[in-house]
Amino acid sequence: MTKRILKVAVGGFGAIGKAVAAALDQGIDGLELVAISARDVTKAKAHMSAQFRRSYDVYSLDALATTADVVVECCPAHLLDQVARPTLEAGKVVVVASVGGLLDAPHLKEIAARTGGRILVPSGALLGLDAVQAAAQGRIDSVTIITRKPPASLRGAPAIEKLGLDLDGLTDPVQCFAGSAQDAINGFPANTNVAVALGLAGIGTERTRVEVWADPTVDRNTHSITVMSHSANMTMKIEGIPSEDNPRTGRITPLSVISTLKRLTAPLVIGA
Ligand SMILES: NC(=O)C1=CN([C@@H]2O[C@H](COP(=O)(O)OP(=O)(O)OC[C@H]3O[C@@H](n4cnc5c(N)ncnc54)[C@H](O)[C@@H]3O)[C@@H](O)[C@H]2O)C=CC1
Ligand SMILES: O=C([O-])CC(=O)C(=O)O
Repeated sequence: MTKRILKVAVGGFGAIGKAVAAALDQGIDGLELVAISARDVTKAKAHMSAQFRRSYDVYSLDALATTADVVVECCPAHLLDQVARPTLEAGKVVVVASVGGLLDAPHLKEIAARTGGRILVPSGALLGLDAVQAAAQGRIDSVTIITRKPPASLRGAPAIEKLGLDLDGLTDPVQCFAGSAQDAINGFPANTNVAVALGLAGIGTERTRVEVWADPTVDRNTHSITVMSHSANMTMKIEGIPSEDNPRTGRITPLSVISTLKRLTAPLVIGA
């Protein structure tokens, strides 16, 4: 019997999309890149012809599901629906990077439940979601995530604009937010997807406590998590190196997406 090859499309060709597509282009057993989506098609084609082994078709976000079994969403969060809805309506798999966007789109889960489609949320820039989900099968008392980012990684966040914070002039850490993961994502849509993923894995985004710090003393996107639960207490910390393409996004995020894709066809799955 021959092994099934899953066709993969990548929706968004930025820090995450380019790295995921590049890995697929290099060749991953059981997976085949069939298409990408990009805002600037000419630039994307030039990038593929300079850096990739071959060039791939460029589709609009809403058409990716017509050509693939699995669609990776890695575009700005407000476009999540354009990628995810047609994929799920077709009963296919969407891998979501813009986790925060899921909070405004409860219909996506309903579509998936009706069609047999699946929404997969990789750990992204975070760690420990497996253990938090295990603990959530019992009682979790509290979940806290403290995010410290180099000021440049917070540039453009609506909450920073609202505070009128001069990120370039910081010499000491400044707390920019304290509240729930549900509220954090509105102020930091490109910085607190991890907090939403943690909330979805554990006790929900309303009860997951979040602090965001602009911290000129760190050069990594640092997330410290504390979980108190009936089964285990957890303290976890990840120091992600910002990617070259987009300092808001850590280098580990596309690697996490690739790991999620590999698990779809792997004969042995660890940490499920
Ligand atoms: N789950 C996690 O741990 C993390 C999630 N993220 C989220 O993942 C998403 C992607 O992140 P990055 O790749 O770093 O962002 P990015 O900004 O580097 O890339 C997004 C790409 O989408 C493209 N795009 C915009 N409009 C488009 C359209 N209409 N059609 C096709 N492409 C379009 C942009 O041109 C850009 O190249 C963001 O929502 C980000 O907040 C980022 C980091 C960690
Ligand atoms: O890369 C990171 O540190 C996490 C991030 O941007 C997000 O969760 O949106």
